[in-house]
Amino acid sequence: NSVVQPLLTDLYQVTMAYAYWKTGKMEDKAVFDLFFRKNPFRGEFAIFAGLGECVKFLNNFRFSCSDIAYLQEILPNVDQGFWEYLSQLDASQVVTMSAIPEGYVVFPKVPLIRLEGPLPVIQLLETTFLNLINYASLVATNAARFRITAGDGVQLLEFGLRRAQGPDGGLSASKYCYIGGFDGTSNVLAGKLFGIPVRGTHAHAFVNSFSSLDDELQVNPEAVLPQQPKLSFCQLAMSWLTKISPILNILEHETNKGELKAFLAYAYAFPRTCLCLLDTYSVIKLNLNICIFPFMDIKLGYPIIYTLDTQGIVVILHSLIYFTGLVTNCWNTQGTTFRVECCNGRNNSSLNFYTLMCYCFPHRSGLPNFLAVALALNEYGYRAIGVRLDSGDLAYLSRKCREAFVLIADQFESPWMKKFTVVASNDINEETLISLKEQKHEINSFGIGTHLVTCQKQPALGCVFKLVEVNGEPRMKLSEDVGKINLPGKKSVFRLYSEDGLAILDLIQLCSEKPPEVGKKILVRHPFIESKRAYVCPYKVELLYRDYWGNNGLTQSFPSLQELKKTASDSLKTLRQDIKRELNPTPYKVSVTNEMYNFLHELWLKYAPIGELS
Ligand SMILES: Nc1ncnc2c1ncn2[C@@H]1O[C@H](COP(=O)(O)OP(=O)(O)OP(=O)(O)O)[C@@H](O)[C@H]1O
Ligand SMILES: O=P(O)(O)OC[C@H]1O[C@H](OP(=O)(O)OP(=O)(O)O)[C@H](O)[C@@H]1O
Ligand SMILES: O=C(O)c1cccnc1
Ligand SMILES: [Mg+2]
Repeated sequence: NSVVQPLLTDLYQVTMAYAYWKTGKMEDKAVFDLFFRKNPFRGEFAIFAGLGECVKFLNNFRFSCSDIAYLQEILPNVDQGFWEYLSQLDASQVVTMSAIPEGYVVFPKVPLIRLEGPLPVIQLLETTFLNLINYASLVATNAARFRITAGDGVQLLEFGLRRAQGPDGGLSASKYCYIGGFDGTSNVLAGKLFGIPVRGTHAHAFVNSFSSLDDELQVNPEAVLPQQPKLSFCQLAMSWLTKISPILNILEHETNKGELKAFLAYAYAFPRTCLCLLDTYSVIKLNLNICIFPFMDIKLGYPIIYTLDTQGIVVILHSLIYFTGLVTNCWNTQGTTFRVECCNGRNNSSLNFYTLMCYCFPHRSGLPNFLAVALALNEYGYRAIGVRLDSGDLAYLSRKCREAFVLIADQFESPWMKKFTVVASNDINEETLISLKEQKHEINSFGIGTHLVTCQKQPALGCVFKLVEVNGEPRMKLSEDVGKINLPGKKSVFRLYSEDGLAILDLIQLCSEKPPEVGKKILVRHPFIESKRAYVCPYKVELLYRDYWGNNGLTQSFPSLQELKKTASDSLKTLRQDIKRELNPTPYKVSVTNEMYNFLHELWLKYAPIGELS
């Protein structure tokens, strides 16, 4: 990413670097920790992401001549020697970096990255590192939460590019949502750059662009067919529509023929992967109960006519009042309710009424149109894929679609139709996913954009970058708020596991301490609350840090996106279910050793001034 370069930083990093240089601190050996203090999304875990980009940044960390020229322009009173120092800076010789592997589940206060090197150099890395880690980890965590909520049985597609925070936000979202548990993206550039599977359907504009049915499409059969269809593709679809209409309880003429043409055109272009967006006009017909309200509309002097749709929602059909003939007709049935859904010519008066309704609201029924096209396509040897729903009650409509698939499949001995994919989109968030599950949806794939990529529930992860040691001396930033105090010194982190493979806790200790041992009981402590302590006898001990950058640059090859995705999924499996649940999750324990506890508290007392009360 060409935007990631040394000047992608805050000015104060450069001014501090100069002041360090000017005061002879450029060889001071510093240790910095990068960590966050609070889990995002009211959850109890995060997924660590963005590390690979930090490594790339270190690899390319050099101020160019034009960078130096620009800095000279904005900082005119700086000594020439500093610019010479900056222009020969290179992270490869002087910086070392240890970190938790990218994709791991991580927790507050645990240093995710530990950087060591000359004070001004590490200082110059702060903003860029935070920028690379914060959004990546936040959006990967968001994706992981959507995955946990949706379950493993559904496909999750990231549809967020159009709503993302600029081009880089969009690309990063696609990349890190994939690591966090999404199956694919609609973002074509992300597919090209990162090898993420790209997927997509079609938009409402495509349906809207067709207004009538003509008969121009000649589909080439998939294989040599035993019997070539006698009708054209459009005629076939129309004949199927005639056959399925009574089964679906609709009138053939009430489906929108522009929409039918759009589906035919899409099927013609993609006979093997035809997936149609059903809700441009209406997914299924309204199951109408037409009533004449026993009141006159005072202004117009006509009765008010209303309908109840299948969900019991009252739709007032004001437009009907203009059909005087109709109103006269129904005036006689004033106050009564009559169903017109099964009116296939059997009841003339209600048929007139209903036909007129169709005239008022003629654009219905994406579902019958799709089924007609799928059945026509089948006659050429192709199987359609399914449908997308992008508005309305997604649980209800998905169930209705599935019912119709099964009904038609049984009727025409086409069992493959039962398995049509239902894709749902439209402003979906974690809560919607939970609710849809409770409502027993029949959705196979969710297309999720806005809430996922903008992380609407929490738009930033508060990773910070703190100095913890200079020339072997621990450093500590104090705060009134205990949660904001950072753990001083150069530290190691171990993850302790129980016999069932689940993580028990993360243990932070000083690098000088002996690592915990398998099968050996150790005392672990809450870093700040004295009374909170426990003994643990780990079944497995994992040193969380790996060396990513040594004195000669990169120390190991970096995993592929696919591997990072697997790491995240495996790491999440080591977390207890109650830690991952959406509502009131249990906090995961982050502990310190007894030695670390004493070290921290002695230093705390040393740094905290004793006040005087008067
Ligand atoms: N069964 C359901 N349970 C809970 N939430 C749902 C369900 N179906 C859809 N939703 C969500 O409800 C919201 C409906 O949005 P909105 O009110 O804009 O409806 P819409 O169908 O898009 O309407 P319009 O067609 O007017 O745009 C969306 O966020 C959608 O994800
Ligand atoms: O709702 P989100 O979670 O952000 O998911 C992405 C949305 O983007 C598209 O809508 P848009 O109205 O932009 O275009 P469309 O014509 O394809 O629906 C799509 O239909 C989704 O509704
Ligand atoms: O392919 C789709 O259906 C899609 C892609 C991006 C946004 N909304 C929908
Ligand atoms: Mg939409």
